[in-house]
This record gives sequence, C-alpha cells and structure tokens, in this order.
Amino acid sequence: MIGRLTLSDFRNHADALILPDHSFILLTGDNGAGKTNILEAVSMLAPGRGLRGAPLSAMARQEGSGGFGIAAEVDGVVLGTGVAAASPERRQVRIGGVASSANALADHLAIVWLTPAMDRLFLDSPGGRRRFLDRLTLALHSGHAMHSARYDAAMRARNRLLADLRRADPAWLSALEAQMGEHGAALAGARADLVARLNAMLADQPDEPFARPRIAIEGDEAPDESLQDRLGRERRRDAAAGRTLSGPHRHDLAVTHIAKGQPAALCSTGEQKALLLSMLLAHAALVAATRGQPPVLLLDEVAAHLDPSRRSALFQRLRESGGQVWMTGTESSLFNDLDDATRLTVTAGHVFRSAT
Ligand SMILES: Nc1ncnc2c1ncn2[C@@H]1O[C@H](COP(=O)(O)OP(=O)(O)OP(=O)(O)O)[C@@H](O)[C@H]1O
Repeated sequence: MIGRLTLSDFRNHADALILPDHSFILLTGDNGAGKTNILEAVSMLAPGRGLRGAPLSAMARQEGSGGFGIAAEVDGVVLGTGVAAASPERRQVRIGGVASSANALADHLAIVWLTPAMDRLFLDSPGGRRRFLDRLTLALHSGHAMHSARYDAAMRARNRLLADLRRADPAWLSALEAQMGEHGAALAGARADLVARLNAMLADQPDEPFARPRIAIEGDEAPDESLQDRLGRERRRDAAAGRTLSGPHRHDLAVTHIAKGQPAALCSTGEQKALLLSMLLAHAALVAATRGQPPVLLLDEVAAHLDPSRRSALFQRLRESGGQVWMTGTESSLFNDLDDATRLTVTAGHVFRSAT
C-alpha cells in the first residue's frame, strides 16, 4: 500500500502531495487535468517505462528544470525514482534512501494497470500482450524484469553479430546464446507458472458479471531442445532474417472467452474489457495469496465504461480484494457508491481533497 505520494515536476504537476487514507483513491477532474499523470507516476514505482510506455524525456514538466521526482512511502520504506536535469535519460531509483536498480522496485510493490489504450490489447500486435503478461508475472516473480532485461541485452548483441555472420566470433555468439538460454528459460518458466496459477484461480471465479477467460502462451513452440542449442543451430536463418526468430520474445498471450469458446479478439469491446477485469481480479487474489498483499491497481477511466450494475459489482470485488485501488474519472458521481475512499479533485496540475 502506498501511504504517501509526492511528485515534483512530473508531467503537468509541479508539486503534488497525496496522502491516501483509504484503499480507494479516486481522482476526478476535467479532461487533461492530470489524473492519468498521477497514475503514471505511481506506475513508475515499478520496473519498466510506466503505463504509457513513454520515454523519460516526455515525463519532466515542460516548464520545469528538466528533471522530475516521484517518491512514495510503502510499508515504511520510501521508494523514489526520477531523473536529474543534468542526465534526463538516466532513471535513478532509491529504495530506503539507497541507490538501487529499477528492477529491485518489484521486491517492494506489485503494480498492475488498466488504461483506455489497453482497449485494443487483444486486437493489436503481441508486444502489448507480452508486456501485460510480464506485468502480471512480475508481481509473482520479482526477478522477472532482471531476466527480461538480460535476455533482451544478449539478444540485441547476438543480432548485431549476426548482421555480419562471417566475421562474428563463434565463441562470443555461443556465450550470448548461453545467456539467452539461461534468462530465456527463467522468463518462459515464470510466465508459464503465472498462466497455470492464474487459470487455476480463474476456475473458481464466476462467469458473471465479468466474462471469465482461459489464458495460454503461444508463439514459440519449443521442441525437445534447449533454447541455447536451437539458437546455435539457427544462426544462418536468423542472420538472413536480420533478427532472432526463436525464443520467449516471440511469445503471445492467447485469451479465450470460456463461456463463448471464442478468442478474445472476436468478442465485443465490452466483453474484452470484462475479460481483462476478470484477469486483473483473479491476479489480485493470486498475488494476495502469494505475497501476502494484493497488488496496487491503477484503473484509468474504467468505471465510466461500465453499466451501473457492473460498476457496483466491480467496486464490490475490489473492496473484497483488500488492495489499494487508484481510479480516475471525469464525473465524481461515478463513484457515489464508494463511501470509503480518498476523494481528490485534479485541476490543471493541482490536486485537492474533494469537498464531500
Ligand atoms: N511533460 C509535460 N509537462 C507539462 N505538461 C504535460 C507534460 N506531459 C503531459 N502534459 C499535460 O498533461 C495533461 C494530460 O494529463 P492527463 O493525461 O493526466 O489528463 P487526464 O486528467 O487523465 O485527462 P483525460 O480525462 O482526458 O484522460 C495535458 O494537458 C498535457 O499537455
């Protein structure tokens, strides 16, 4: 749970202080006021590029000094991240006052989000689904981001060598393939574990009001051969393709609407959103059972797109999950059903306690 959040020069917030005193934190305000910016700031307390996937240079307030800072108190430990004006592309992270890697943030806080941009998650290319899958996985396997970063680095180095295969040092290629094999196996194993446990959790969930999904990983059917051996065998093919064609970077998350027996991409927009919500709720329960604490959920404009009965059902399920939930909306009336909430109004980069 985040007990205290401060932003300085982040997006359109020069200076903001939020003191959540309930599990629900409701941010309401006009379009462009800076509500999503606050969720994005929270999302930067996890490894990765946050809920917009934006470059660091886009995050510093345009009228500010060029740097930005975000700090949050989480169970007595202060997590901080930001960039200094002098090195705007280098993310700095401090945990309990000590300089740390961004990946270490996952040991302290699990954060998952749902944003309007994810309405196309099942329709767009696999990259977004992989990032979603990895965000869910990271909440259970805090080393996941490290394995992912090392796998990607080794793959990029291998691709560079393959660009001139005749001159490439075979021993160096083998070393990179060994690294890809090691970190790729950890990545694939963690994803498979998450999928198996999430499916088991989903088996106990109701079909209504949020359609229940079955999930699977597709896209890199590994024969009975280690990734390292496969990569060694496929050098010529990969060199011709200009990239590595085997490995967990090719995974896709396949989601099926159980009651309809249909892939998520063929379901209606509302059904797709319901499938995502089901997954998030099941995931929160799974993380709570495993870590002893549910993840922090960031739900951007989710309430506005639900009919009133589904909205109440969502609030009920979120309340039962016991986790901290940050929600945005343009209308405070959307949240009338919630009496136990920290209500904040956001206006042009300023955050106020809402009048109750
Ligand atoms: N680096 C930045 N510096 C200053 N302002 C920024 C920066 N990046 C984005 N903004 C401003 O932040 C505002 C958008 O904020 P945000 O996305 O949080 O809005 P919102 O309240 O969620 O609105 P909506 O309801 O439309 O989704 C825009 O006015 C945008 O110009």
